[in-house]
Parts: sequence; C-alpha cells; structure tokens
Amino acid sequence: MTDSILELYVNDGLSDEEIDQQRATYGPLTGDVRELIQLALQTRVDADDVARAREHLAAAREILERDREDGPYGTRFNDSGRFRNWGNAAIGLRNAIAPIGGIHEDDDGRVWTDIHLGPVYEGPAGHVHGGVSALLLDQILGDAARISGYPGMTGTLAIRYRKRTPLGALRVEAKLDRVEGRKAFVVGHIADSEGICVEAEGIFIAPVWMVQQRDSFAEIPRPE
Ligand SMILES: CCCCCCCC(=O)SCCNC(=O)CCNC(=O)[C@H](O)C(C)(C)COP(=O)(O)OP(=O)(O)OC[C@H]1O[C@@H](n2cnc3c(N)ncnc32)[C@H](O)[C@@H]1OP(=O)(O)O
Repeated sequence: MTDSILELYVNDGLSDEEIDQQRATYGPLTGDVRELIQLALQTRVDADDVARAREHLAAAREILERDREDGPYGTRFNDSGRFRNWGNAAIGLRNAIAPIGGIHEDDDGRVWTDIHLGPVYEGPAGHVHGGVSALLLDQILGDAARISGYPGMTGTLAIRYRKRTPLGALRVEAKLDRVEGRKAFVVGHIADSEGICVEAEGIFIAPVWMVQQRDSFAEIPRPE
C-alpha cells in the first residue's frame, strides 16, 4: 500500500517552461469540458441538435484519444520542485469536475477559497450536495494542515451540516488548531453570504512514509 502510492509520485523531468506550456494547453481544455458538463444538464435544444452536437463531440474525442495516458495522473514533480496533482478531484487543473480554482493563504495560517458552485453540484433542490461539501472541506482543511507544515492523509473528517448550503457563491476556509504527534487537528467551515452552513473538524495524519519524504525537502512542496 505504501509502495503503491509512492509509485504515483513521479519526477517526470519536465522543465518549468514545459510545465507552463502544458498549463496553457490543457487548462483551457478543462474549462471547455467544465462548461460542457453544465450544458449537458441545462441545454434545451431538440433531439436533432443534440445528435449534431454529439457528432462534434465524437470528433473531438477521436482527436484527444490519439495520444492519451492510462490510469490516474498521480503527483508529478520536476527538478526545480514544482509539484502537480492536476488530477485531484477537488482542485486539479486538468480535472473538469474539480470545483476549486485556487486557494489563498493568510499570514496567520488561514487557508480559504471563494468558489461558485453551479447546478452540477446539486443535492437537495437548489442546494449543494452534502458529499460535495465534504469534498471541499477535505481539500481546504488538508491544505491548511499542509501549509502549516503538517501534511497528512485524512484520518477523520467530522462534518456538521448546520443549515442548507445554497448553490452559488461560497467561501470555504480552514485553520490548523493543534498538533499531537503525527496528527494535525484542523477546523474549518463553508459559509454563504449569510453565515456558516457547514462546519468541520479534520484529523490529518502523516503516515511514516510521508514523514520520511517530508524530511527530504527543504520545505513542504506546494502542489500547483
Ligand atoms: C500529500 C497528499 C495527501 C493529500 C490528501 C488529500 C486528502 C485526502 O482525501 S486523503 C484520502 C482519504 N484518506 C485516506 O485514504 C487515509 C487512509 N488511512 C490511512 O492511510 C491510515 O489509516 C492513516 C495514514 C490515516 C493512519 O495510519 P497510521 O499512520 O498507520 O496510523 P497509526 O500509526 O495506527 O496511528 C497514528 C495515530 O493516529 C491515530 N489514528 C489512526 N487512524 C486514525 C483515524 N482514521 N482517525 C483519527 N485518528 C487516527 C492513532 O490512534 C494514533 O494516535 P496516537 O499517536 O495518539 O496513538
């Protein structure tokens, strides 16, 4: 198990320029697919137009499949220490279902993101799916642990849904509360314009292999 996850941490030897080039090439593709996901839900065009659109999509798929990888993206890095987890389900640059565009960190260790959740994240009518809230909190609480110097895997994520979370503009934020051995305790929440909708406490545990990896870096790597 330990070995299998480490196999997905790969130095792919790309230069910084090549990484920037990939970002410029594939980032907009992800944006297009994200819009398509929403359009698939919202379009009202008739069956003929849907059939025509699907022909175009089939043509696009045929081009994109000419050269593709198998399996997960994993975590890739290069010699200058740039880390990419572009497949990450919450924040990955190349993942069209990832709702988070980027995170901010304050000097006091608070981590936050402002996001806009569209209708594809719906659970209860007009409101955010509870599992999507958990996805957001897992990511932002985990980032708060990492940015504070204690990266770890989620051991426990306790969530309290205080009130329904509307689709639309939301802020997700988190902060390290305390550390006990390999365990980092992090608290956070999701808020709409009227206040907190969801609260969470997470325990992020650094497995032994991660502590050993961490010791080989001057600072905690920041994925991009
Ligand atoms: C940097 C890349 C990470 C990105 C993460 C992004 C966020 C994620 O989605 S992670 C995915 C979801 N999480 C997982 O898949 C984790 C799966 N679980 C595991 O890998 C392991 O069980 C793991 C790492 C959590 C703990 O394993 P291990 O290091 O062997 O723990 P172990 O030695 O038994 O216990 C260490 C301490 O943690 C406590 N502990 C163990 N498991 C848990 C848990 N699930 N919850 C709370 N505490 C726990 C133990 O009681 C012990 O406490 P103490 O030191 O006080 O006695």
